[in-house]
Amino acid sequence: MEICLFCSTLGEMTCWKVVKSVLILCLILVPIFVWMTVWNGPVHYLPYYLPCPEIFSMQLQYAEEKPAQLFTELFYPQPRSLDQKRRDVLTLTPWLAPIVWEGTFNSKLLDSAYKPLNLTIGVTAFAIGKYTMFVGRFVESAEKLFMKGYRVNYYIFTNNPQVIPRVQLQPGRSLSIVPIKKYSHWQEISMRRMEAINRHIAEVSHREVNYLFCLDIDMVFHNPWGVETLGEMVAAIHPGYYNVPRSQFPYERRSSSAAFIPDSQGDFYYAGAVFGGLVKQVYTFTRACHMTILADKANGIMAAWQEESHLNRHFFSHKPSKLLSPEYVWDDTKPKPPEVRLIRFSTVNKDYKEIRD
Ligand SMILES: CC(=O)N[C@H]1[C@@H](OP(=O)(O)OP(=O)(O)OC[C@H]2O[C@@H](n3ccc(=O)[nH]c3=O)[C@H](O)[C@@H]2O)O[C@H](CO)[C@H](O)[C@@H]1O
Ligand SMILES: [Mn+2]
Repeated sequence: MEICLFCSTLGEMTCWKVVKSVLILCLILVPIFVWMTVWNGPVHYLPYYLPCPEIFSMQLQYAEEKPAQLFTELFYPQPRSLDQKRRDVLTLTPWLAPIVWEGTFNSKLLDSAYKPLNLTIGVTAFAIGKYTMFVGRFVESAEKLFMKGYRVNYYIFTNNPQVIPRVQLQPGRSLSIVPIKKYSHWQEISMRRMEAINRHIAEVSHREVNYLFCLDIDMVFHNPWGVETLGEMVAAIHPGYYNVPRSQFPYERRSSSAAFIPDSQGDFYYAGAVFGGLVKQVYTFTRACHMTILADKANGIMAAWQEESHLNRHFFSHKPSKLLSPEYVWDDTKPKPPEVRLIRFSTVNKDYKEIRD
């Protein structure tokens, strides 16, 4: 029988003990070696993933950037992710434009963001023929309630500058008279506003204002109207149709008109009395509406509600970026429903036969 040289010198028993010890040692050392070479890797790279604090604390001052600090040290109630302030009304359109209702915004917070921008807000209003009688109340109420504390330029378009009353204005606010010819029919007067505003933006106001609101003159401010209304392109929901199906909206229904919207389409019925936005956007908007009004004219057709129909057609295909609730264009002949918590801007009761030629 053959015995290995090792065993023969140490004896068979001792030889097995040595082999066993070597095996046990291997069983311990091999995993340690594997762990050190394979699993030790990420530990080696860990510092690589740590943030570099000096980058986060650097103050970057970009070229032309104003060092205005927005929203600093302002205390206001926490917005709650699971709590909606208004449950009784729609506050967001399906294309994610906010609908401004009382209770949905914080004026102090918005002012802290907008005041440092030193904006100038323009207002166009037309007072042609007997509508000059509305200027005094319109401007006086606006001086108390419209964009309080901001620079405002009123542009009053009229065929009769002499009768426009002089109203005492707050500092930083101005009123310019824009002479304009009188068209013979009230429909034409109302519709031609798109053309006149567009021309005025190109010639004058694009240099003077950041935002522009275009408002009816037969209206009065009753409650604050502030920077919550500013947006790229702003439309107002008509007080007469905010709670009716779209098939009942008084859109232009004749397909021969450029303002045509079929029964089964449309979002909201917007008022012609209030629209606005960045002056550049209002320029594009008024030009587009004037073009479709001219297209109708060429075809011998006038839309059901004049420029309001064209405005509605335009906003159907070019959605406004912000909507004002009927708080911003109310009708004094209607009782105030509970969802309208504040009437901010409302029509003056007027005798149409008496004032329209
Ligand atoms: C609340 C609302 O959405 N009102 C709209 C509605 O009726 P309204 O009854 O509000 O129209 P309106 O008589 O106020 O006319 C619109 C505006 O045009 C001016 N104007 C009109 C006639 C005139 O002889 N002199 C004059 O200056 C004035 O600025 C007036 O506010 O439909 C009109 C078109 O038919 C306009 O779209 C209005 O904005
Ligand atoms: Mn009106």
